[in-house]
Amino acid sequence: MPDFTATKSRFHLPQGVTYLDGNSLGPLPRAAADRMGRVMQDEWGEMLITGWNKAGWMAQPGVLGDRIGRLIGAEPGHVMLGDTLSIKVYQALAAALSLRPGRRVILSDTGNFPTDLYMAEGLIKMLGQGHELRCVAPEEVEDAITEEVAALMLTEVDYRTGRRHDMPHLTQKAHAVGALAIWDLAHSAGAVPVDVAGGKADFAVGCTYKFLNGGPGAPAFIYVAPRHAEATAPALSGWLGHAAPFEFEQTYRAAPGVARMRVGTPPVLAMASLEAALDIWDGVEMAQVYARAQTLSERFIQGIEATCPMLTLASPRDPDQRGSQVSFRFAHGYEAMQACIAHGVIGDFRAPDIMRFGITPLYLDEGDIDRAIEVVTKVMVQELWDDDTYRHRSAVT
Ligand SMILES: Cc1ncc(COP(=O)(O)O)c(C=O)c1O
Ligand SMILES: Nc1c(O)cccc1C(=O)C[C@H](N)C(=O)O
Repeated sequence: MPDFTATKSRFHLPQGVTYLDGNSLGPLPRAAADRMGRVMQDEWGEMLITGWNKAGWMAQPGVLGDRIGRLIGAEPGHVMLGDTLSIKVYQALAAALSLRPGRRVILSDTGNFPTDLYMAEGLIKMLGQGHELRCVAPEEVEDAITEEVAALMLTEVDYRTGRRHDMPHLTQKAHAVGALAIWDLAHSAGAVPVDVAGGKADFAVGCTYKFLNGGPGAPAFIYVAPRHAEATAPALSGWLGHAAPFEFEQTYRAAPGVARMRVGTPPVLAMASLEAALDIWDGVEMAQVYARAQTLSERFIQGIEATCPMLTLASPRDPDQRGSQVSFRFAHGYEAMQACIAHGVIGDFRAPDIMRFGITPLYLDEGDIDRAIEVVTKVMVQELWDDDTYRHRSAVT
């Protein structure tokens, strides 16, 4: 079992705050500021443009991609970092559609995160070939996998409820009808054990600012299965995905393998902070993190259900069906979450009525869970949320 006291000590956690929102933005790794400072001063400051070679900036998207690859069960050399997750969704979907030219349906579910669906809508318009985005309820996905489907595009762990799809099973169903499977691992990477290679995912994408703790705006990642690596036509044919970027050729030639999913200049400073965050994952096995998350989640659910009958569990009761978050429904969830935050417990709210709590064992322990139960109970039982201060909605929730 990893030493979770040691991993916790590697994060800066503000005094008086219990942080259960690492499923949206992970906290600051203590080493990140120093690492970023060193990249700024010793590399950018001293090396100037030679840093691209001398400090290895240009290779970082693949190097860090492999470190993330270990956490999602990818074969080495098949994960690339860069851009935002929305962009990576677009690239993966465009690649999948180009591999299934005779089919017109993109199958997703109504629980998917909106940007994935918006990117699909935009791509469909851009292609102008009559594709259809078909969204069904999460539990109806399996039956909706038909021979019309070109690409199954799902987020493994539902951002609102934490419900987890059976990735290998649905992927196998997709393959059985000749479709490809794209998995958004935003709420899986660093949260649950994932095996993209074993589960035969065709494409996978994810972000690094949630459970991986890379920092706000940290770059996204994309996995392309080795069997597709040389066959995918990049929709975003940027110069750094070219086979020979510094030949400055007139026309595009795709780089070998997943390198063709690079687009433009990598975010060197953001990668420095992500690198410090990934150091904490070294030697940590996902199965152990998930087992610990299940223990902490059970403790949280039991504690809240014992004291807060007005909250209804929105996450699956079976721990194996959940990601690494626990959600409850409450009609005044927004105000209640604001009141929890004002009393030192940070979770978040997702419309229309979900109070969401991220369970992140790298820096949360039983004491944090018990304190969160205590504060949520106080807010709910004493109806502290019923106060005008908590009704004003912020732009970002
Ligand atoms: C499943 C999922 N996909 C995509 C995104 C967003 O992607 P981006 O990093 O482009 O903002 C999120 C969260 O913001 C998400 O939860
Ligand atoms: N990416 C975010 C952002 O830029 C601002 C605020 C929140 C986010 C999030 O990550 C939201 C998150 N995907 C969610 O599950 O709700």
